[in-house]
Amino acid sequence: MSTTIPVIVRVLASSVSVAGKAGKIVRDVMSKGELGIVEKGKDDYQTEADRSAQRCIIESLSAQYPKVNIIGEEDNPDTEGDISSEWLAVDADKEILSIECPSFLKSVKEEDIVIWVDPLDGTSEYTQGFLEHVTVLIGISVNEKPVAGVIHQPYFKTLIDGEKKLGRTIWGLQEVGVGGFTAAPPPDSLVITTTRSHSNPIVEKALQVMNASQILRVGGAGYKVLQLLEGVASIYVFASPGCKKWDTCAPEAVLNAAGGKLTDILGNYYKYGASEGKPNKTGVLAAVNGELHNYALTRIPQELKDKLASNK
Ligand SMILES: Nc1ncnc2c1ncn2[C@@H]1O[C@H](COP(=O)(O)O)[C@@H](OP(=O)(O)O)[C@H]1O
Ligand SMILES: [Mg+2]
Ligand SMILES: [Mg+2]
Ligand SMILES: [Mg+2]
Repeated sequence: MSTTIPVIVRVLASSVSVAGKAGKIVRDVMSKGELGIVEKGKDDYQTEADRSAQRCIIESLSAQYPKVNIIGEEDNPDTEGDISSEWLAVDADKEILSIECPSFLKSVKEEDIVIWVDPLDGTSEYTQGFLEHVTVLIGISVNEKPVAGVIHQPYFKTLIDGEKKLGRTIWGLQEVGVGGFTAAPPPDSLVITTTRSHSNPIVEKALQVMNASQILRVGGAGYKVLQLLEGVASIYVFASPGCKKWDTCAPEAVLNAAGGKLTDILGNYYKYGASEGKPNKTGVLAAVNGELHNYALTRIPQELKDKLASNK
């Protein structure tokens, strides 16, 4: 591979390839039927698919980019023994490699990059059979900001020449744009997307004040941001500390590249440096454009914002 291609573009191209491989692992674990569920905490599970997909992504990327700081959701992916060489992805997506790198990212070095990996976003939904909600998330940050990201959907179905194909990979790069799907404008009426499996009274209060025509309850931060990008929903509201940096880094990067905005419930951006705390303590507020984001921000009562801010 030519070393004249800037490292950020190579890392994104490798992430697109490895996300597809991780998606295959997610499907394979499900079809074998032994999920190996471990309870990490309240309403917080890990399966064999989370563990294996994380190993595939982190070992593949760190073999190619040893100086990049890679942080994954799962603490104890089975670290014993070598992983199957079948799982090591060393290829890079050709289409991404041909992208013209934005000038402000051309001189980024490996050691300037922090990658946040969520090997399986929407684990609750995965275990309950809502498979289209499941995504693999690889978020690439530089100087604490999410500049590129990959959202892979292992169970997305397409028909190619009459043949069913599973899986699609959406990507975004700041100042370049997005790919892997067809973007659509937001719906005419106000449709909000939110958690399906992690609600609580404050989350519900923040939804009530939106004056929405419809509230969609689906799994995963990745899937909810895809709904924004594809014109299914207008705003993603989650007034709770449950999401972590690996949940929002890739979705935020892709949404930004498409002209959207993701912040906490107070309207502040999260920082994605390696030393940042993992929890997104002040919730998630995302919209497909700044105007809708601002609408939601102004509707959330100060009292509710103060309550979330007291978690900090
Ligand atoms: N109260 C909570 N406890 C643990 N994880 C939470 C949580 N609220 C949200 N999350 C995590 O945030 C992601 C999006 O949540 P949701 O689907 O509810 O919108 C999920 O990621 P994972 O499935 O990768 O763990 C989920 O586990
Ligand atoms: Mg999890
Ligand atoms: Mg997640
Ligand atoms: Mg996860």
